[in-house]
Amino acid sequence: MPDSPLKDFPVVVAFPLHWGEMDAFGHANNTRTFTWFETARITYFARIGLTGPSAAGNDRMTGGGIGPILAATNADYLRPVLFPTRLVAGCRATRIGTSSITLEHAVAGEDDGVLYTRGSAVIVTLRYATHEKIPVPAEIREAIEALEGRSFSA
Ligand SMILES: CC(C)(COP(=O)(O)OP(=O)(O)OC[C@H]1O[C@@H](n2cnc3c(N)ncnc32)[C@H](O)[C@@H]1OP(=O)(O)O)[C@@H](O)C(=O)NCCC(=O)NCCSC(=O)c1cc(O)c2ccccc2c1O
Repeated sequence: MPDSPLKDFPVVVAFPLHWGEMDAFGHANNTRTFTWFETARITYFARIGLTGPSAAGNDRMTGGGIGPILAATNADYLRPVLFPTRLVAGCRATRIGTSSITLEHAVAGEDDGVLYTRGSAVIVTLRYATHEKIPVPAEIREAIEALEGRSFSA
């Protein structure tokens, strides 16, 4: 939808609210939000080619066992999510630091554009073999800038 709160997010994933995601109070349980954020975030990282070094992905851009690791995440719950509905989860980068990438997350109704949840996450680029943080590789910065359609200051 054109006026969706997620219209400026380069990665948006759609999915239904599952019956089993509601808790005893009849709304989606807060913990589900972090899985929805994660689904959008993993999709974003697949798009920029930083999915390794786990067995789930290919370390195809950076080589050398470099991968992302989640340092922080948070959520603001704006409205309760009620069954039945279809949702969209968005992810975009807001900052590229020295060894970190800050992401914005949002979850909205797919059909009505209601914004349910906002949040953020900080991902650190890590050499997994030694658990050392490393500067965000240049090719990852370039991939983010290409996906976002803008440059990020250092
Ligand atoms: C994460 C750590 C490796 C950080 O190590 P260290 O403490 O040495 O780092 P610094 O303190 O120097 O910070 C480096 C860098 O990050 C920024 N930062 C760190 N913490 C925060 C924070 N709380 N808030 C904001 N920013 C933070 C800091 O400002 C620095 O930025 P620069 O740009 O200036 O360099 C270490 O702490 C660690 O190993 N922690 C444990 C991590 C962990 O176990 N996470 C949970 C498992 S990982 C995971 O679940 C996961 C989920 C996903 O959905 C992913 C999706 C996509 C990719 C990866 C995912 C993922 O790993």
